[in-house]
Amino acid sequence: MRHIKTIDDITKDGDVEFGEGYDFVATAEEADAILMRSTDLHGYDLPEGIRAIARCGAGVNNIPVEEYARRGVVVFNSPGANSNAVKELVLAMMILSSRGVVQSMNWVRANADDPNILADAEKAKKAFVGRELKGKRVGVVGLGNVGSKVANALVDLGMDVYGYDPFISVEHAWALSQNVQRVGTLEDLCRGCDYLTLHVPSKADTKGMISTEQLALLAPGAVLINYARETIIDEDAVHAALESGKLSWFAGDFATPKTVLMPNTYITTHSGAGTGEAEANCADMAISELKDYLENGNIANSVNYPACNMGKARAASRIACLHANVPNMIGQITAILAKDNANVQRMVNESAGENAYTMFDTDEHLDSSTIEALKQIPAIYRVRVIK
Ligand SMILES: NC(=O)C1=CN([C@@H]2O[C@H](COP(=O)(O)OP(=O)(O)OC[C@H]3O[C@@H](n4cnc5c(N)ncnc54)[C@H](O)[C@@H]3O)[C@@H](O)[C@H]2O)C=CC1
Ligand SMILES: O=C(O)C(=O)COP(=O)(O)O
Repeated sequence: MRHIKTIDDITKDGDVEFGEGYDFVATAEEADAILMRSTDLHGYDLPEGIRAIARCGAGVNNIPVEEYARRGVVVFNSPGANSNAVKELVLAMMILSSRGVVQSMNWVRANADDPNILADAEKAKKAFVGRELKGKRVGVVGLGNVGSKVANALVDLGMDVYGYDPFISVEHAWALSQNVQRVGTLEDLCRGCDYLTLHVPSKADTKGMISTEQLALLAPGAVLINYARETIIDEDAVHAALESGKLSWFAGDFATPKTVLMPNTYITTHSGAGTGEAEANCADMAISELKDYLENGNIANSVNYPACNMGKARAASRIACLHANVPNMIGQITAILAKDNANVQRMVNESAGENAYTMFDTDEHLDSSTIEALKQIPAIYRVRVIK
């Protein structure tokens, strides 16, 4: 039996199914793996027994992924699984920020006992006149799973769409409409934009990337949308731009002590991924990643270890070594296997950044002393006897 600890509400109705051979445990100390969403694990006392963590969602800034890699803990996310939900809410926010929809509905509620409301509404409506998205210039920062979908949808709405992403993947470049015009710098993107929407991860080079300088380049009365992370914007600069009228509206998903005090804002409760469909998609992807890792050692969609797939574990034994990406690891591993006279059927070695993964199948079970010797190789973080 393998044990799973869930952190956060994975789905609204609590539906999370791993199937046979798995159960849910109350504490991480009892668990082999963690399934989670947005809880911040920085400073969390992660028990030694945890071998993997799957984040149902895209952003992993809430998890110390490099520290966990050095402890031999593979961290997964579920790329793209909630991106349609975010896209739809971003489109809604762009429309709500452009038309007096909320203000108009509030007027109707406030005047519900007016017996002439139908006629009075006709007089009131001029206060809620807005502008259309069609023909306006929009900049999309980050063209990954969410940004590429947002950009394509905005093309379909007739906008003049520009995109900036120096690290765009081949897959997302292919998925992008040819009507999305790519620009080489953030400043060129911002220049003259009526709308700017942010879809980059929270990391060192995106922290505060939208500040006074970038906001100054936007068209007067521009709308800023941030459904990425609160760290991407310089909140004081956004507040000042709203006060001065440089920004007409700001819509964001992060209710920070500063955003909630800004004028002309719609701030939601980190609800970008808040649909039943997105929750189910994320859970399905994360669960299958965890199961394949726990049962077969295969890695897909990890953010701190390379992808590796050797199919189902069918040989007598399968061993996985999680280690630093340094020279001579295979040499050291095979030297130990040679001493045990172990016949390796198949071996795969993959690396990603500072971390690497070596997995092999052998004809017979290895001696416990051989496993112990593997663990003693200095750059090895963890050895897993999968089978
Ligand atoms: N509000 C919500 O509920 C949700 C928020 N998010 C946030 O949105 C972010 C993006 O999500 P996805 O599109 O699914 O992730 P993704 O990983 O598919 O796309 C991120 C894109 O940003 C680009 N990028 C990275 N650094 C950049 C930089 N300095 N300048 C420009 N582009 C840069 C990457 O090349 C990549 O194409 C997530 O990291 C997360 O923080 C994601 C899903 C739900
Ligand atoms: O996927 C992401 O990055 C998100 O921000 C979604 O967060 P959530 O799982 O809804 O708490």
